[in-house]
Amino acid sequence: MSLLFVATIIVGALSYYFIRRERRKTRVAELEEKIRVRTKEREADFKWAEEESKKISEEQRKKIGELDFEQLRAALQRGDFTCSEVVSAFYSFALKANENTNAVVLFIRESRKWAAEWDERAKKGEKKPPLLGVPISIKECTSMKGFDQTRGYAASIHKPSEHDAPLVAQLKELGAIPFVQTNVPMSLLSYTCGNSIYGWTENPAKKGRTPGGSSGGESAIIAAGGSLLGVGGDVGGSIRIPAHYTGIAGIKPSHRRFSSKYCTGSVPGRPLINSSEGPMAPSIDTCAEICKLSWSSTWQSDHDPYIPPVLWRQELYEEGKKYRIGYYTDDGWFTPTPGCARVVEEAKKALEAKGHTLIPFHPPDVPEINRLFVCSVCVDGGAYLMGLMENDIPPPVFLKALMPLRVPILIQRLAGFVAGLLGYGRIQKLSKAMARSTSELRSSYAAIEEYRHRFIHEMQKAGVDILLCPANIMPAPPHEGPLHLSCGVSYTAIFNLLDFGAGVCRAGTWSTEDERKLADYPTTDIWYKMAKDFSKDSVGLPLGVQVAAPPYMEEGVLRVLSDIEHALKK
Ligand SMILES: CCCCCCCC/C=C\CCCCCCCC(=O)NCC(=O)O
Repeated sequence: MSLLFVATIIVGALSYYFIRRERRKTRVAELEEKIRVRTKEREADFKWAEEESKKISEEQRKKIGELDFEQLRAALQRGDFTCSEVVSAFYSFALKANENTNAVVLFIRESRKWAAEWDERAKKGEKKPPLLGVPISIKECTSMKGFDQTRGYAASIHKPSEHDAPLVAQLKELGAIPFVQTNVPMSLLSYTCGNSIYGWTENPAKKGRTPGGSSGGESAIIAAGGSLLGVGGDVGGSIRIPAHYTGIAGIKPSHRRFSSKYCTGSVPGRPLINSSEGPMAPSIDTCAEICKLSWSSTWQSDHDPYIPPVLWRQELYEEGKKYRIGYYTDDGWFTPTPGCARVVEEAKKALEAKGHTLIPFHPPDVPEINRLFVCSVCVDGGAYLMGLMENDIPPPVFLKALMPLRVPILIQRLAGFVAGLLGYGRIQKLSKAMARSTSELRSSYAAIEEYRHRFIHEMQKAGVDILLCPANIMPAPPHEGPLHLSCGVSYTAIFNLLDFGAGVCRAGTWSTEDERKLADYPTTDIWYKMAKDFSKDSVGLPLGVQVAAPPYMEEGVLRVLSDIEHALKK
């Protein structure tokens, strides 16, 4: 009897195993077929763009290629070029940028039709909108009607959105022409950029390095000259880290200044750590112009009543406006590698020379804040993410990065306890991040709410309105680096947790002196060792700085960044 029982269990277990294996094989074959079809569609798209790009003379293309954002805008307003000529030129700039970066996911073919329609309306003498004919690139996960927002999941191919994201819709009404979708990391919950559908996106400054993520397709195409304006999204640094790694600019406004309706984040249903959409461009002045245009009317709140009707606050952006700025180069969680701290010191001096007052500031309790961030960014201990990944075909390094999430929470804590005994305090800290119960999750949210008030109180006590700090712990690392170093987002993630407006602009370049000083960088735990390793051989890579301020003070952030950019951008 007992033998029969054991045999039944064994046969049952084996059948279960083989059925699951077969199901997985069928699933993988289905997903691979979806990727094959998408690869063909993409190739056809690129051929289409190449043909369309020939609809303009070489001379015209060259002239358009020499213009920056404001010059292009003015030329379109004057009628020096038609919208159709400009999009033709940008198809070729994007194709060229894509050769070295693999930033483009798909071309938006309707851009051709939209350009022709604007040309027609201009011919009829209609009033020209302020962004008439300006081509814009769009991060793949930002909703575009008729296009997929796969987030790198093959399962989401051929499931097009029915809506434009509000920021895209508003920019379109202002005359801009979305013309390409750009690449993201699978899941979006990383600051690298690659997936099994479209591959890895390269940093135009150095092959083998990431342009950052998750808005890495945007930063790469903009830095490589394929686009003058893009739309990204940010939950822990996804606009700001790519801007820092590629030498461009971007701002993540506080959550309720642009609507996030229809924008697909990495983990939906995540209160307190929300996605913020925002502009990315070669210069912070372009980002300021886009914010100003958007917030000069109540368009966002008219289309999404959850957005308060806060208009552009010119008094905060006025040239010559002086601020009291708190600054720090080390947040007490992750000391940045040398160049990333140096550019903050240089930005500090430049701001003082402009008449701002700079005051040292210590953000309170950042290690604990990191734990709270990880807890509330994953919400369910990673179950949602793992469910999607395991039903898909992630690149092997993504699966590796997910490994800690597969370990039962009690074992995570036990391992953390051992790490603590061995002197690895940071690892111990994060091993306690995932919530084991709704009660633990509730207390994390309560702690975040309390921290927000405490942080503002600390700023008031120090008499500062705005903050200046590093954008990230290192210059652009190799592609896989961010997946091994998820804990490296403390400088940006804190401002998502606080829901501050925060932006990045270029402030310098990794130098031979930074490379030399790297020898003295700490190697006290595996994370420091990795940051040191990933920062090696980075001479010539761009470096940015970050500026942040409480909600509805984005105009102040943009003023300070503009002052830094004008003083330091080489
Ligand atoms: C892709 C595999 C990810 C494994 C994740 C393990 C758990 C890590 C926990 C926290 C990671 C924090 C990284 C945050 C990067 C955020 C980048 C961003 O802003 N993404 C946009 C978005 O999430 O929508």
